[in-house]
Amino acid sequence: MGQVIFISGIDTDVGKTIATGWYAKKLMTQGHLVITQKMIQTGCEGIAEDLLVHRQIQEIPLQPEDEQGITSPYIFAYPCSPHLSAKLEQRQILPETIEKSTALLQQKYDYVLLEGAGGLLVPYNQQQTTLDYVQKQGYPIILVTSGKLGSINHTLLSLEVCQHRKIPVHTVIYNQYPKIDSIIEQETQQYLRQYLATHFPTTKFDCLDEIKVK
Ligand SMILES: Nc1ncnc2c1ncn2[C@@H]1O[C@H](COP(=O)(O)OP(=O)(O)OP(=O)(O)O)[C@@H](O)[C@H]1O
Ligand SMILES: C[C@H](N)[C@H](N)CCCCCC(=O)O
Ligand SMILES: [Mg+2]
Repeated sequence: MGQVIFISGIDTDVGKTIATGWYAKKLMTQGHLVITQKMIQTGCEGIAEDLLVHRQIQEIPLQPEDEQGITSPYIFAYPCSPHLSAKLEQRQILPETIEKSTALLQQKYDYVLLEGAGGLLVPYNQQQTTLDYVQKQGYPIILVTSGKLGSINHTLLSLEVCQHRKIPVHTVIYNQYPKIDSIIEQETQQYLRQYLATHFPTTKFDCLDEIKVK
């Protein structure tokens, strides 16, 4: 039975998709069978756009599970929070549908990297958030952060809520793209390393450079 790792971030647009593809490739080079999955994709039609990027970085073609929709159980047209994009289409997001698709992938792969939409507390209906789902499934989290001004606060808030919910933080991936202010970026990385060493001693820290996606 493959291990699921949930890929979240301190916000939307922080680099989860790039980090998911990169981490999948890293596991593949270690000899593991890896697939990525998008929990809920908003803002596109057909195959989930994040999956296309994952496959590009993994340097593999679309997989049968992509064509069958198993790796992206929910796709909505309007680029917004999943709870709203579902409402706009008069559809409901059922957690068991996501659960079943991930379970199918776990039968075949050593790792399933499941990318969320936006940050940890993004809702998928009026009552439940992404983190409720992750907590219920018992998945460890890889948290993607960046050196952008404001990231320290968002990162510590995300870590705090994971600790409070007893959700294991597997790795923090520090996305070094885009490079805007090296003074802030260097200090942010240093501060987060030290914070994790003190408060999350078993959590790994990884740096992600710019990846050229065609
Ligand atoms: N390390 C990187 N190298 C190259 N481009 C990057 C990198 N990190 C982020 N980007 C670019 O920044 C934008 C946002 O990144 P990405 O799509 O991975 O964010 P996200 O957190 O997955 O967003 P969403 O919440 O919509 O899933 C994309 O255009 C992506 O190509
Ligand atoms: C459309 C975008 N690319 C993301 N996939 C969805 C981000 C939802 C964010 C919701 C919020 O935090 O306000
Ligand atoms: Mg993404």
